[in-house]
Amino acid sequence: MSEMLKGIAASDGIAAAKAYMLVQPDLSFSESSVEDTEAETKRLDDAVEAAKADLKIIKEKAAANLGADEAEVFEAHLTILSDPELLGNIKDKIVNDKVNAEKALKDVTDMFIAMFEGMTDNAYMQERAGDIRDVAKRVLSHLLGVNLPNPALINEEVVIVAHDLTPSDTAQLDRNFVKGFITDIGGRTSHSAIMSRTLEIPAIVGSGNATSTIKEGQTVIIDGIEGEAIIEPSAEELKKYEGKASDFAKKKAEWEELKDAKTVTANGKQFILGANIGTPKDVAGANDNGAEAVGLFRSEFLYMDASELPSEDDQFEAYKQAVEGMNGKQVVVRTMDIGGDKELPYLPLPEEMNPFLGYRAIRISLDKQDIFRTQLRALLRASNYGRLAIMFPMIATVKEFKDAKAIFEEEKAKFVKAGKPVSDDIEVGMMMEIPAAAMIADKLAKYSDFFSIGTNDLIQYTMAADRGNERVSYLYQPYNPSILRLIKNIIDSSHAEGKWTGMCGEMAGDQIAVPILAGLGLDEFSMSATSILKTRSLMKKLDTDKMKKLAEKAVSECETTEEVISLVKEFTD
Ligand SMILES: C=C(OP(=O)(O)O)C(=O)O
Ligand SMILES: [Mg+2]
Repeated sequence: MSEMLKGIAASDGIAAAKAYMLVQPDLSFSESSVEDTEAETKRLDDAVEAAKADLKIIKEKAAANLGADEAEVFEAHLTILSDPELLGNIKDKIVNDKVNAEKALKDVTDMFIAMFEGMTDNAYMQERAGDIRDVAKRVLSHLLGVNLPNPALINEEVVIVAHDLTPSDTAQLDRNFVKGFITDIGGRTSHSAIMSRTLEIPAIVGSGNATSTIKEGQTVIIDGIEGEAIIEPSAEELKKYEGKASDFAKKKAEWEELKDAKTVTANGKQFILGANIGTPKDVAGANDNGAEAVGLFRSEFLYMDASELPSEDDQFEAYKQAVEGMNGKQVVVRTMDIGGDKELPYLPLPEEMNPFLGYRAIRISLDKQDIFRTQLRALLRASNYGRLAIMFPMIATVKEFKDAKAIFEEEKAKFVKAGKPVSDDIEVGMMMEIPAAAMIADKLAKYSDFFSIGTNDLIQYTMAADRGNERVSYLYQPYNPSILRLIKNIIDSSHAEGKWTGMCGEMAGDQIAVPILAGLGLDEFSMSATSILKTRSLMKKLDTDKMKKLAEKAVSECETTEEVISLVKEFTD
């Protein structure tokens, strides 16, 4: 009998494959004394060799899929496994204390980890502690004969089942083998869900209990359109979903025809549809999906993909590649938005009760100005290679915007003074993702060249409902009149000052929201690249005069989300 699991639809598409459990195995062991220390030393050597063999494969895969930089960490792990001091210490312990290899490995590696972690003024050595921990875990798994899951080692088609996936786990998924994924926790706008859309991997998040329900090797269908997973489907169910997958492929082929078309409504009004990207590598996907701009370059992914703060040169190369790749179309780079669910291992931030309400984004940039200024200099240099715009994340007050803009102007003035080339038409705008800012949009519009509405955060802060928590996902309501009123205020305020407003939150590609947003006069819609063509196709059918009436009614008359949804259906059917 098949079984169905329901979750939140995170990325369109249908997939069926064997389950690959990306869950940490139990690595507990008991300490024992050994008589035959020679045999125990040999067990250790065998486990070390097996761990090295894993790492060599992972390193090659990482180099091929992600690039040489990302592969370096595994080279470091291999070096640790060949370190005579470390291995010598473990073996001495086996021989002298007559303990099993597991215990000797743990004692010795714990000692090295504590020593490196104690070097609080040396970030490099502190990171090595993490490497030793990883390596010890891998050797221990071989000693215990259990499998350590590693997405890089997957060499057949699978559906990944995990409690949660971090953005960096998601970045490592190889699309050739990973056909879909399902997680226990998370919401539609958590960053792993956003990345699944960029990678075009059908996904379900927030299913509650996928890891305890699904077993390794079971066949699982992922319906990323409805947010449903079928475990061990019958032949009939498989056939039904094959049909659904082929209908989806047909629709995609129809949308494909709009790739080079402009975005024009039925009554001839034009809009800009942009793509959200995380790295310059995503520019190819943006162009393939007919993006007319990059409305959001989440620059923090450059920081998250590195093992230390990226240098000015490294950042310059990345921004230059993005603006050049977009061939004169605008690229809006958002300055570093670390914090919330995006962490930097090499920039430890204090533990906070409420990280989403804490020290993050522009708050860090204004505090640690050396990091901010390095980023701004890289952006100023890249401005010479295309149409670059900059925006600041998480602006709450006029003062924050003015302070950030002043730092930008200072850095720019230094370029001009030194005779270094820099574009003189860089637009400097801000994310609108904090309700306080949305309420004083009229004031902010005097200073900001444009607004980009970050609904992923704006909704969570307005409704006081964590964007990544499936238990409160019923409150995460993009069409709630409260949200629509804030959006209207933002758009109207920008237009009153002759400025433009875009939206780079996931709501911009939401097919129910698009008619309302078009009616509210949103100028630019920026979304996961894979949503662009279906949105262009939808826009072709809309009449903005009619959508204006829809928007007015939704904002002023509707009381609930459900009423707004019915109204949209009534106006678009
Ligand atoms: C686009 C947004 O930024 P992020 O999802 O990176 O927080 C947003 O908050 O809507
Ligand atoms: Mg945000």
